[in-house]
Parts: sequence; structure tokens; C-alpha cells
Amino acid sequence: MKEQIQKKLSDSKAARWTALIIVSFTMMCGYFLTDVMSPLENLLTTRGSVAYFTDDTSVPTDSLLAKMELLAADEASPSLTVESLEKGLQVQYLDCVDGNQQVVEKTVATIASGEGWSSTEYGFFSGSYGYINVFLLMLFFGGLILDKMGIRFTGILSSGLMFAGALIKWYALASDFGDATFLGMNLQVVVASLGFSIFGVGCEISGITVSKVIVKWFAGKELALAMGLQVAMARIGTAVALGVSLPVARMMGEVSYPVLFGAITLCIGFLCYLVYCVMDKKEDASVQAARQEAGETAEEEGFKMSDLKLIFCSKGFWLITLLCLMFYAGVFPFLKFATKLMIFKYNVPESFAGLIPALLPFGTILLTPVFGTLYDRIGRGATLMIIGSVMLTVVHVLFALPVMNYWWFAVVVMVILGIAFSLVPSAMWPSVPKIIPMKQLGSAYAIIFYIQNIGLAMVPLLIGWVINDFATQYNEAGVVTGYNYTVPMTIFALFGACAILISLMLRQEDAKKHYGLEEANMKK
Ligand SMILES: C[C@H](NC(=O)[C@@H](N)CCCCN)C(=O)O
Repeated sequence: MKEQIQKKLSDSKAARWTALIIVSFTMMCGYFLTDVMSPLENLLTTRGSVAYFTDDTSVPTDSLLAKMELLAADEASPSLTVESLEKGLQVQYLDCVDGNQQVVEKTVATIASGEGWSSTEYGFFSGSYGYINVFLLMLFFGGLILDKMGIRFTGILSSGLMFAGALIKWYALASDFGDATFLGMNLQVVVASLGFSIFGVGCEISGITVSKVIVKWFAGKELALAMGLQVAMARIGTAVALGVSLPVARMMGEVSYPVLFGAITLCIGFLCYLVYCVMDKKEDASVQAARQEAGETAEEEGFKMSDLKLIFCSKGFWLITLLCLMFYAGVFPFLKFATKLMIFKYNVPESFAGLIPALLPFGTILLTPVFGTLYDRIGRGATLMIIGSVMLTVVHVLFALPVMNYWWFAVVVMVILGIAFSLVPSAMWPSVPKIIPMKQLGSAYAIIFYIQNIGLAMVPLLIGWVINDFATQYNEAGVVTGYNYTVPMTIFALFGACAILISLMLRQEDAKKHYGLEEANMKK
């Protein structure tokens, strides 16, 4: 028989995996920038500069100079200034060691300048990712733009916004605003937050666009595996940000350098998306040709506003959306505070502290595609979501415990969180097309991301305020001596408890409506 009907470009394995790698790279750059500031919380909330020693300890330079002067009080020593502290300098100072005043000798590894933000300001900044998305309904409009204007236009727009937002964020951190304020807030925090908000619009709209790209190329094929691999590549971005940001900032003495690096990679990500657009055009042409050959003339009907009714009236859709809100509220905002948690609760030296939270995304890099394949072949999507939610809750309860403050314990708990963070996304995202048809998928993902962004915006704000007002411990002189993380971590555990409840309801609803969440995705 003559070669069957014309093949679509997406029928070629090489073509669809190439398309996946290109769009996933753009997303990976976005995820890098999203978390590049998370390990810098301690530096951002330090006033003045900090001296880091070769033995991995650190002291604010003001305090170091005071301690050095104390030792040199009787000697005719040259007057000490911050400028006189430099890399390689051997310093001697008087310090309290095991309850006794002793002379300590150390070598300066680097001097990095802190920004003097309060924990509340840091929380405000971290939540700003979602402010424009939530308050200006940008994600909602983003979904409509995607369904109306298409993948190419929306992807170029959103990756351009990510790049522009990153540049503003970098400008804010690299500039000295002195004591300038805007509406009573530190101007640097305001400008950096504006940049992060614009970036957040781009990153979220890119996210829904990429989800639609993957469904377009992989529907009826390795859909969950492809989504799992895209998420895995995105997590590489998060892991690298968590692992290298603090060492880079310390080495360069400035918090702005990791952000500059992120902006450069986003520029490359933008160019990659332009390359994808060429492939997308060819795919559309091949689909058109295949249709003509098969004698299908009817064009797919365009998106209509009335289609939104179908989305809003689906209980399954709302359960997935609420699960997404609660589950992600317990993960992404937690990462913003995790490095400082490691330093102050688990006494991890600052240069390694970011590596423990980095284990979380690193674990998911392998596991998300594994669980995605499991879902593709065996099914049990709703059950995977329940197990992941239970694990999330247990993890935050363990972090909230005022005991077991050992670094190895933090590592074990973080690995469990990594498994939870692989289970839920690998089952949740490929479940959406089982509930909502392709035509409304852009809007459906946008609404889910919109509701999720309420959590991403508000939870860091809440936790920053709670740390500032309820978790920070001071000595009699009003100097910060440490943090008690019980209350913030209990709040995170409550999000997990809500996620368990919702995922149980989702499995029940699936049994009633036969969405097929417990069934395999791959057609045999
Ligand atoms: C695929 C999914 N993405 C999201 O949930 C995004 N709305 C939020 C991304 C935040 C970091 N840029 C995921 O990452 O699991």
C-alpha cells in the first residue's frame, strides 16, 4: 500500500524531543532567576558588610572592627576602617569562645556587602513574583492571549518580559539608593520587587505556553514523561540557583552578580524560543497538509469566552487548582527561607547552607520523569498526588520540631521533600488535559497558575512577617542572636494538611466522573 497519509512533524521523535529541549531550556533560565536570591536572604538582611573567613565563619565587619579595636586598645595601632579589611588579611580580635574572652586569629576570605533589608522587606520582595499576576489579573489575561494569539506570539512576549524584569531586578541590586524610600519603603526593595513582578508575569505566562507546547507535540504519546522532563530541566535551574548563588555573591562581594548572570541566560533563553517558533510554524504547516490529505477541511473552532464556563463549572478542575495552591504554597515559598533555616536551625556553615535546599530540586530532576513514566504506563495519578501531599506535611512537621537540629537530619528531610515534590507535579500537570479539552487548555493552565500565584505572592509575605515579628530572637542590646522556626514551619505544615484533604476529594471525584486520573496516559 502507498505510504499512508502525510505525517505531522510531531510524529517524528527527533523533532518533538528537540522542540521539548528548546522550550525547556528557556524555562530553566526562568527558574534559575526565580530562586537566585533565595540563598542570599542572610546577606540581604544584614546591615553593612560581612567578613567571611577561610574557616567558613563570618562576622559583620562593624562587629569585627569593634572586636579588633578592643584587642588593640592598649597598643598604638593604626586606625581600622572597613576599607582596610581585604582578602587574605590576617586579623586578630577578642572574642567570647566557650564563655571565655580569647584572642582569635583568622584570615579574611572575602568581604561582601549586605543590603540591610528587614525580614519583612525580604518577604515582600520574595512574594513580589506574583503581585502583578494576581492583582492585575495578568495570568488570567495571559491565558486568553495564549488561546487567542497562539503559542509563538505569547512565548516571545513572555520570554521578553522575563528578560526585561531580570534586568530591572539586577539594576536595583547593583545600584546604591542610599536611604531613599518610596511610600515609606526602602526604594531598592521597591525597584527590585517591580523587576521581580514583571519577571514573574513573563515566567508564569511562559509556563502555561510551554505546557501547551508540550501537549501540542506529545498528546497521545509520551505526554507525562515529556512534562516530567520539562519540569526536571526547570528544577536544574532552581538547583543551580540555590547551590551557586551565595558562593558567587561572596566571591564577587556583591549580591547583584548572580542576578546579572541570570539576566544573561534569560537573553539566551529568549533567542532559543525564537528558534522554537520556526519549528512551531513547520509543525502547523505539516498538520495542515496532513488534514488536507485526509480530506478534513473543517478548521478547529477558535477559542470563545463562553468556553470558560466549561472550566469554571468543573469540580475536578477546582480540586486540582486548590491542590496546586496548597501544595506549591508549601514548597516554592519555603525555598525562599530554607537557606537561612539551614544556617540558624541546623548550624550549617553559610557556604554549604544553600546546598541542602538544592538537594530538593536535584532529587526531582531524576524522580519527576520517573514518576511521569509511571503515570504514563500504569496510571494511579490521583493516588500519587495523595502520597506526595502526605510527605509534604510530614516534612514540615519535622522541620517545625524544636529538636533534632542536626545537618544530616535536615538532609534526610529535604530528600523526602524532593520525593514529594516529584510525585505531585508529575501527576498533577498531565492530569489537567484529562479534565479540560485542548481548546481551553491554555486558559485552564492560566487559571490554575493564577490561583497558585496567590499563594506564591502572599505566603512569602506572611512568613517574612512571622519571622520578623515572632521568630527572631534578640539579646538585651537588641542584637539578633538567632531564630525560632517553629511557627513558620507549622504554617507550612498546615498547607500540606489542606493538600492531603483536597487530593483525597480529587480521587473521589475522579471515581465519580471517570476523568481517568487513575488510568495510564499512553494508548497501547
Ligand atoms: C510546572 C510547575 N510550574 C509552576 O507551578 C509555575 N506556575 C510556578 C513556577 C515558579 C517558578 N518559576 C512546576 O514548577 O512544578
